[in-house]
Amino acid sequence: MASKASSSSSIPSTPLLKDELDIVIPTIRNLDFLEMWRPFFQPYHLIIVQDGDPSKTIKVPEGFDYELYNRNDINRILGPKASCISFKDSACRCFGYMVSKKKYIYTIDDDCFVAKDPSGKEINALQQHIKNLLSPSTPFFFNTLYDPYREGADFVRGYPFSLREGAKTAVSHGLWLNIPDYDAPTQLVKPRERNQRYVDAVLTIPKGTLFPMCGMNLAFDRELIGPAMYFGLMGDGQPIGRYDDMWAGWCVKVSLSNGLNAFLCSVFCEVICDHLGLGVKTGLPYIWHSKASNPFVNLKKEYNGIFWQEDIIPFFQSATLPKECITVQKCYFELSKQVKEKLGKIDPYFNKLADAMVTWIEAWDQLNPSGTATVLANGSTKGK
Ligand SMILES: O=c1ccn([C@@H]2O[C@H](COP(=O)(O)OP(=O)(O)O[C@H]3O[C@@H](CO)[C@H](O)[C@H]3O)[C@@H](O)[C@H]2O)c(=O)[nH]1
Ligand SMILES: [Mn+2]
Repeated sequence: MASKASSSSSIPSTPLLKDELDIVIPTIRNLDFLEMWRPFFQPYHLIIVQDGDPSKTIKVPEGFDYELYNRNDINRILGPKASCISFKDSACRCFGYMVSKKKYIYTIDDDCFVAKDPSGKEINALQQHIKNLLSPSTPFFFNTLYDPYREGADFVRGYPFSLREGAKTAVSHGLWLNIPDYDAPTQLVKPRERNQRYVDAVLTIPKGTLFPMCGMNLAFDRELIGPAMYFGLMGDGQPIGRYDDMWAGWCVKVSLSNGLNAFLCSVFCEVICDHLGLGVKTGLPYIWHSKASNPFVNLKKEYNGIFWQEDIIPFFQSATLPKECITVQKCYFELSKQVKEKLGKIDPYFNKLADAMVTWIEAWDQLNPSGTATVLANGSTKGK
């Protein structure tokens, strides 16, 4: 379609990665929130993962290009492998990552709105995530002036020149104003706490350092790390919830060399990212998180995770991945074996989890037969 010159006669800018990025939204409600995001999201394709009752109709505002999958669709597409996709939990969003055909994914919750920066300007969170993903990370040596690739910043004195090329960025983890992503105990103790602090920084999380990844405002390079972004077995029929994003988050990060001091739900992605020399960034952009979920319901979902994570961290501090694991899939299969061997004794859930990890990768490869590019240790990639 011919692009129309705008009245100001400036060449209409084509949004960055317009045809290379999908926006994945897990939802149980109508998507009126998109009205606020329209200026920023309308050019992009949406993948809506409808959770809960598939007979319910989800209303999507006019003018958006989207595909919508409910539980019946997931079951039809994956058959028995649909067992690895959580039901009645936001973890279902990872089905959207699997069916996408794009290089990049941005996922956002339907209670997250456009935030304003301190100057009062509306934040285009998607464009900031894209900037984060398209610029390198510095996981191997910390730059004290934060993101050296940002306008008006650079590497500081003493930063090794051999490391200034940086690593490919696999994940961009955004933050939230208003309702922070607190666990249930913290929510219960601090029910009125709101995050009003806008920190104008993007940091690379150093190699071998854990971080609790929140799925509310998150972007990643699907070709580099997609198969590791499994949001785990949560929700209906599972003894744990609200550890979906943690699970995926720590799988892209932790360092092979320093051993995995990672919590189960996080270890798989962290392992793989550091193992394969990729970077994870956190900080800008902010969204406005409008609604606190019920802390009592959250406590019921989280309590096993809060308890188990104290047992699980030592397990991951001693786990390692063999150097033959040069693809995300191979890393994931190896991790699932270790989860079964060493964590199955904590609770039978981990045997189910380990099996679900394998099913997830099999389903991923079934829907993405071309497979994920093999990411070499230095982060450069070559197609299969
Ligand atoms: O059963 C469900 C419940 C919700 N959703 C959709 O998932 C997101 C998040 O839901 P909500 O905002 O109600 O919950 P939060 O506690 O704020 O979610 C954050 O906590 C983490 C728990 O996993 C999660 O990563 C964060 O998103 C909304 O879009 C709901 O519509 C669902 O699909 N199924
Ligand atoms: Mn929310």
